[in-house]
Amino acid sequence: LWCRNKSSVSNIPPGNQGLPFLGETLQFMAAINNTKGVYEFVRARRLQYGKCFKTKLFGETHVFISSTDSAKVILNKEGKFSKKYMKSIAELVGRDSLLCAAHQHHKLIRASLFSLFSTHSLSSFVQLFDSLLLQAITTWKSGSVLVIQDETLKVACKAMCKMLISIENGYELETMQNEVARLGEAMLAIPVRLPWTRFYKGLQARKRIMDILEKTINERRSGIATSHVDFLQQLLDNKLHEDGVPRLTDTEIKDNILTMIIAGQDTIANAMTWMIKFVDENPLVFNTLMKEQLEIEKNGSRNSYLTVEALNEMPYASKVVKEALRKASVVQWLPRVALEDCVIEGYKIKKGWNINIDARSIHHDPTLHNDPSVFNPSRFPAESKPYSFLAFGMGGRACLGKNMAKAMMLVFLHRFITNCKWKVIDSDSSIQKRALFTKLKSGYPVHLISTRDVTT
Ligand code: HEM
Repeated sequence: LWCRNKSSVSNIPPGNQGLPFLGETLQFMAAINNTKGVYEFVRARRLQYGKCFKTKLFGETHVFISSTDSAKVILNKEGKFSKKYMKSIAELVGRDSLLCAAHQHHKLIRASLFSLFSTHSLSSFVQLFDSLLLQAITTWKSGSVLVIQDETLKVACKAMCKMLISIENGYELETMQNEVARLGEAMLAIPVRLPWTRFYKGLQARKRIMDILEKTINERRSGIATSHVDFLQQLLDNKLHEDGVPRLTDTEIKDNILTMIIAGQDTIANAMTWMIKFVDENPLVFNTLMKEQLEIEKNGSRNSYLTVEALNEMPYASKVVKEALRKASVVQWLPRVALEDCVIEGYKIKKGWNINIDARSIHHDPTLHNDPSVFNPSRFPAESKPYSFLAFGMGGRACLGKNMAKAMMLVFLHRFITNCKWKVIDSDSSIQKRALFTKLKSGYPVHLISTRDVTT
């Protein structure tokens, strides 16, 4: 009886409530540990029940919604739908992270962080990322095997750590990357604090990162480390405070630097890896892209770093980036919680229920995108219906780093296809188990046939 679909009687969303208390947690955990990826859990129920269905995970009710009209309402009514992550994620990123902060608190933190993502910092960041990528390319040897996921993660980690806290030392960078990886692995773990659990190891990694950040802050305050131009220093100087934006506490600063380190690494590395896979599998796209990118090179990128202006001269590459983000849907759903009883898609939703906007399903909806399984960058801008592209979310909680992310993807695309010739070793599309973001299990290894000398 527990498992029966009760939608017809009470007009609540259809779905399987599963076992008492556990609900469908076991099925969800099985999907997390499967190479089809955790989204398979959602996809199967979306097919069975339609655009709005209900399930029970970790003792809580979760509703998944894949309609653009509902997405618009939910993502814009922050007073009615607040952001909410699973307990494990919330504990790992910290209570003061803007990812988890409730409405008013979130507004204050976002106001402080927003200024860090100015046009000026985007320009400096593009140059920084380009220089780090070119450095990396000089170490890639013809004839060797390159795992795209690993290489993009290393460069993204370097770029983020330099921009946020000016870490440049190789050992410190590696430590940070390893700790962030451990933390990432714990994100979808059952929140049990026993020493051998993934969750516990993630918490330990968080503690070590917090210690590094605390030490850095203390050194700067005591004058041991000076003259840094990075996000951390801007938050410590807090010029915004003079304009009436409240000063962030040290805990808020630490939680949010950590949040940005996490937010800007795996997501971007995964997105770049999928992008290269899609481009590689579509020779027509590759040829059109190459033509455009060789023009950019002719205009000077061979001997100088890329600029935001140069990136703006890449209309086709920009569509490739957008299409890769749509098709890969690295962040698969956007989690919210209903702050009051309401009606969505004609169904009663109770206060306290988790509402997940199913971005992946929206990105693959044939009524919004023609032949959604086809990688077709030219579908844009014609297929830009409102709320049909949610790779970075929308509204007051949309991704703060989206311009940075798009710029990194363009820089990577340009340098990779103009400097390297490669042959794919493993084109398998299986998904990495236990990954929070959609990630290729193989990491996408390629055999480098040749790399050009880079002269900038
Ligand atoms: C391809 C790469 C990226 C993707 C796909 C991505 C996607 C997203 C998504 C879907 C959200 C949540 C939106 C919501 O729940 O409504 C988000 C939030 C966020 N992202 Fe990104 N992101 C990427 C890269 C970055 C980068 C490079 C940064 C820079 C540090 C960044 C910083 C953030 C922050 C700070 C938030 C929280 C915003 C808030 O809650 O106000 N992201 N991102």
